[in-house]
Amino acid sequence: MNNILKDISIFLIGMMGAGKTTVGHLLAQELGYSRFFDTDSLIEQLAKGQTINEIFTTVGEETFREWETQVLAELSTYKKTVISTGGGIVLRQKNWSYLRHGLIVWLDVSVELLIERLTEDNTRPLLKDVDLKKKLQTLLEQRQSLYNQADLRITVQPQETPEQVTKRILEAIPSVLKQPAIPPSYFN
Ligand SMILES: Nc1ncnc2c1ncn2[C@@H]1O[C@H](COP(=O)(O)OP(=O)(O)O)[C@@H](O)[C@H]1O
Ligand SMILES: O=C(O)C1=C[C@@H](OP(=O)(O)O)[C@@H](O)[C@H](O)C1
Ligand SMILES: [Mg+2]
Repeated sequence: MNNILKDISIFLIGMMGAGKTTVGHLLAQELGYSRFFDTDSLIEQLAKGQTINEIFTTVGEETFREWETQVLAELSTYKKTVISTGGGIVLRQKNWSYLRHGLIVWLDVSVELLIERLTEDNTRPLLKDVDLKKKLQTLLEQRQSLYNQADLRITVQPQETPEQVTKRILEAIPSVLKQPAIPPSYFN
């Protein structure tokens, strides 16, 4: 796999609860990539240990988005790295120029499944004190066409484990990697 990937990095995108953070870890292991980063974790470090909830409360979403772009810009210079992003990374056009440094994989998960995963979760500020189903539907409507610009779309089924999702990503990667215009065998 690494031969085909040529050490390029992988960016996971998708809705909150899609499994980007969970699957990213596993994917890095399976690829033999020594580095895995989660943009939210790095932003929390940048904010001296504040949680994403606290960051939204203290500095607001706009500043969070600014930090998100800064972190992504830095990570985009890395090779051989798996990067799990926050669900809103697709919103800024500028972020796409950084995401395009690697292979972009969209974990596509139905709203029903997202609700199952996020009902008991209070770590996501945008989902606090809202009608969860309505909010997720609205966010997906706003973002779907953006997520769709990924190189690879993995539609996750309800019973699929993170390990199975990881395996499917690995199997699908070769289909989206550009073949060299002139095959290496031509030069033999
Ligand atoms: N394939 C899966 N099957 C069941 N639960 C999952 C799966 N992937 C992730 N989860 C769970 O869903 C929640 C959200 O996962 P997370 O990786 O944080 O998503 P994201 O980073 O995309 O917001 C977590 O509780 C995680 O354990
Ligand atoms: O979708 C979003 O706008 C957000 C997604 C979150 O990350 P996850 O997608 O990992 O939950 C986190 O960046 C923040 O709460 C905002
Ligand atoms: Mg995450």
